[in-house]
Amino acid sequence: MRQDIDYILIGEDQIKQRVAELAAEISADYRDLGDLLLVGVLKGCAMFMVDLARAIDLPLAIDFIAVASYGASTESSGVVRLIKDLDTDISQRHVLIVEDIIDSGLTLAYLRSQLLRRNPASLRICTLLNKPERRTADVPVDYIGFDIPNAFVVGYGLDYAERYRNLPFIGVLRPEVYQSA
Ligand SMILES: O=P(O)(O)OC[C@H]1O[C@H](OP(=O)(O)OP(=O)(O)O)[C@H](O)[C@@H]1O
Ligand code: HPA
Ligand SMILES: [Mg+2]
Repeated sequence: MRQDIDYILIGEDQIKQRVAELAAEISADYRDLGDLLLVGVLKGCAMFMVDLARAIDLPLAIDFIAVASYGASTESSGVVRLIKDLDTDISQRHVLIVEDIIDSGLTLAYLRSQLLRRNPASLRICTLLNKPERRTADVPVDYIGFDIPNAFVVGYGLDYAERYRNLPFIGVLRPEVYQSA
């Protein structure tokens, strides 16, 4: 698996430190609201969601929604499919969407418009990674872990064709891996 990685972009310790900083910022911002619902976007959010939730020093609830648009490709299909909806009624709740990466922005633009129709008290977005160069859909992002260059990354939840999610770091995938697929 590691031989498919060109280089490590963000190491394990750097991720840990940034997650702790984001959690501190979120804890301070939501302290007086007394109600926080983290909505993780499966499957990429998995590692980030559990680490972030454990580091937030507030009572909170968690729920998950699943969408997919990449499949076995490094380019968005442009069609975002809802695979699993929330279990929670989010009306009048303070909702924070937790994503692993914002690339084209299509996934979050879709989710944001869907969730806003359900009248949350507030809706913010937290992403570990942001690839600003590739944005085609404009979405407001409230918390960003790292801005990254335009390269296809895997690890810490992020996949290529469902693999590499369990790497403990964020790495750039060797182009041969997806060019020969
Ligand atoms: O900004 P975008 O271009 O829409 O890309 C970002 C989305 O793409 C990935 O999900 P994917 O569809 O691969 O599903 P997964 O989380 O199950 O891997 C990633 O986890 C984000 O949800
Ligand atoms: O760079 C990426 N890596 C993995 N999944 C993704 N989904 C959008 N961009 C990416
Ligand atoms: Mg994916």
